[in-house]
Amino acid sequence: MIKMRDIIREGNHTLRAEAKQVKFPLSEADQKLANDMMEYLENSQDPELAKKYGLRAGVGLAAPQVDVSEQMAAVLVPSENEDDEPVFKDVIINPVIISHSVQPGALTEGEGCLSVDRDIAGYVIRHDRITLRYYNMAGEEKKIRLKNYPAIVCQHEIDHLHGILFYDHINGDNPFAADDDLVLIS
Ligand SMILES: O=CN(O)C[C@@H](CC1CCCC1)C(=O)N1NCCC[C@H]1C(=O)Nc1ccccn1
Ligand code: NI
Repeated sequence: MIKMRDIIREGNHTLRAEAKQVKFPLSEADQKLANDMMEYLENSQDPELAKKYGLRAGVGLAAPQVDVSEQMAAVLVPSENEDDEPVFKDVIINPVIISHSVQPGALTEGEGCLSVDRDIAGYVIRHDRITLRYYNMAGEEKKIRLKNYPAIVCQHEIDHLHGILFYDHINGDNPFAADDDLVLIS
């Protein structure tokens, strides 16, 4: 199972590298990696398991964060009501944002990252809505539209595949600068 010690932190060059496209059919190693990353998210969102294994709860995990420079990320966005199905759950492979809203969106609380051991305040300016094309573990092409929180999460993960970290999107002069059409997502 993936533990915090397996997650690389700032300073490791893999975090700033352009990850390679994944070939299909998935190798045994890539299948294991995809399953292990999703398992991490599930474990980390279970308070007892998170405590038992010392896991930081996460809604996404990209392969470069476990030092594998490939275009693959697990996403598990839970619903508000824990009894319901997750809002979005899949392993996104070779993802591409094929269109997006002009309107920007940002999490009201800012963002963090399991690979960044410090708090960096400010609005992380992203697209409020995206159309995402990706391949799932079976190699099936998916084309989905996401908005608000799930859209933000997927953009955070896709950034990791291109060596981009959340704070790259924070306005250096005024971290909380917001033009009037910025959608603040809580
Ligand atoms: O690349 C992937 N990462 O770095 C894990 C990040 C991804 C999210 C950050 C902002 C958008 C995507 C992550 O999940 N977090 N960031 C650091 C600590 C908090 C944690 C988090 O938001 N946890 C959470 C939220 C809701 C429900 C359950 N858990
Ligand atoms: Ni991250």
